[in-house]
Amino acid sequence: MRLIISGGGTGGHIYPAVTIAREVARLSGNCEILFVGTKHGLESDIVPKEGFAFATIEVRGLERRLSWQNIRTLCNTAGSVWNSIKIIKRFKPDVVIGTGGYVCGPVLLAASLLKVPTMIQEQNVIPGITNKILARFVDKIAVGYKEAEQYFTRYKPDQLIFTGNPIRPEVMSAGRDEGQRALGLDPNKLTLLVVGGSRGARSINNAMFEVYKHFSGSPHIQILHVTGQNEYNSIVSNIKQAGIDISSGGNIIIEPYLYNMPLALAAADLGIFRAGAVGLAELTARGIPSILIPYPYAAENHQEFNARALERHGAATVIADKELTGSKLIATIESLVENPAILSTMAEKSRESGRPQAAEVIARLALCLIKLQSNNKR
Ligand SMILES: CC(=O)N[C@H]1[C@@H](OP(=O)(O)OP(=O)(O)OC[C@H]2O[C@@H](n3ccc(=O)[nH]c3=O)[C@H](O)[C@@H]2O)O[C@H](CO)[C@@H](O)[C@@H]1O
Repeated sequence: MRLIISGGGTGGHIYPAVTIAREVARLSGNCEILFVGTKHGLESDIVPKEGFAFATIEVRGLERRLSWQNIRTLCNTAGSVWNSIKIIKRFKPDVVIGTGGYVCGPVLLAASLLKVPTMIQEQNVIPGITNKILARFVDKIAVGYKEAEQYFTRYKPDQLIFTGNPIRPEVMSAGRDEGQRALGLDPNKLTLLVVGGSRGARSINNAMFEVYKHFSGSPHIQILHVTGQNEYNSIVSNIKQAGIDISSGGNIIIEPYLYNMPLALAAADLGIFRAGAVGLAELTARGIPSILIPYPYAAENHQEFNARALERHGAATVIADKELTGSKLIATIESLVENPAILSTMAEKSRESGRPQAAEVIARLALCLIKLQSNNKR
């Protein structure tokens, strides 16, 4: 069988696409996959590393207001739908799946015009604008949160399904010892994994400076902080200037990006995260308790809604970005690590919220769509 998968911009759209594609390939036994993204998004870095054939189209995102720029973007979109049609006619997919990001718009629209079965996967509590528009055209909508259903108002019966968000199988299979070894972590210390989403988070990075100072040399706690590519060099140089020890063998490890995130998750005891939907799906699948600092400028503040859903379930504690300071973060970390009973209840609640089977459910839906199409053709 042949699958086109599209999703782009950030890791939160790309990894679900990679995961679903792999799962469709595993279940079907024989699957040729083409990933369609843009040259500018993070996908142009991640997708070739993941070993997929990669095609690009030129497309820009819409602003959330009426503007000349939007009219120009819509004209360009017509060109990208045409280019997507050409890609689809050449590749002849049996199904086309989109996981969000504006690149999916023209690709899924083109597939729908060509009557190829289509599915979108929405990761967040509040759906992105591309998925909201595409919902009118596609055959299936798989949502990561039950709460997201209310935002798709014009769907047909059987079109909308709550599946949870797909996570890479390695997130579940990675072992704690293996993770600790791979990342140079001490098995006798509690590990804080700090991740500001796939691009890093400036306010978390800033607050972490106090946190390093506070926990530097701690015999009980170690920190693995992923800063994002852009700020890594300046953070490392500030840390060195402040005399904080980040040499190997110390208790603070700083990385710009982790290509082996599943191993880091396997070793983590507490996550300090933004509230990107996929990061949260990974934390909960592993039953990791978390301190969440939602990115306040995410479209329609969707990270706040993602975070609050976990907080309501008792799996996370939320700090508003505007209230985030080093001392607030230190106090919150200490309130948890010094109370193992609270931490372990949060871990249990986190695991309860996880849906590690989501990728398989979504892949099976895609295979059903193909079957339905071939039955209809007979
Ligand atoms: C700023 C913004 O709008 N971010 C959105 C983006 O999140 P964004 O991509 O920042 O974050 P997510 O947490 O959803 O996903 C990140 C993915 O990248 C992986 N990863 C991250 C860092 C790293 O060093 N290595 C690594 O592998 C994570 O394991 C995860 O698989 O898409 C998500 C899903 O639609 C949304 O919920 C987020 O709101």
